[in-house]
Amino acid sequence: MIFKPLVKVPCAILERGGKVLAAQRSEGGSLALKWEFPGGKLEEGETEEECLRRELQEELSVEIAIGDRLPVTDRDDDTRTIRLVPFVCSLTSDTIVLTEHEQILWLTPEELPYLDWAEADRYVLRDYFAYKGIDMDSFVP
Ligand SMILES: Nc1nc2c([nH]c(=O)n2[C@@H]2O[C@H](COP(=O)(O)OP(=O)(O)OP(=O)(O)O)[C@@H](O)[C@H]2O)c(=O)[nH]1
Repeated sequence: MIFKPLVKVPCAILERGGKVLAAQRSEGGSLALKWEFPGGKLEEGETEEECLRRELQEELSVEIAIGDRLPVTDRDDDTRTIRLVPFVCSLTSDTIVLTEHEQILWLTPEELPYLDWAEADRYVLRDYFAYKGIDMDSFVP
């Protein structure tokens, strides 16, 4: 059994007017051009909520209200286990300014599964649909 360091990554499922924000990773880095929920790695001494507020400020220049915490999803790569910690959130500021992502889209829940998501996010999506009481199998081919 090999133990890898656990990296917690709080991420935001941002809701607005029945839509959800999806963010496309930039071309250069890891998981290039895959879609994800904005967020990032927890730093030493931070709570999950503090991390999420910091990351959303850094990546989208927004303030958020943080709601329910959904189940975590773990993904192993060669050197570490990434633990996605999703929170359902809303915006409390108006203007979004992208600093890291290629683009963002506001999509209805039904549209979300058609993006090319980072692998672990498929599980986050499934948990989000369960949370919303939406039957994903009724519309995903
Ligand atoms: N923010 C975010 N990260 C995700 C999601 N899904 C997923 O696998 N990740 C992974 O979780 C890590 C988050 O790290 P980060 O956002 O601070 O950024 P990074 O690109 O500098 O990370 P890396 O270069 O170490 O991979 C990345 O490895 C990213 O690929 C997601 O939905 N949101």
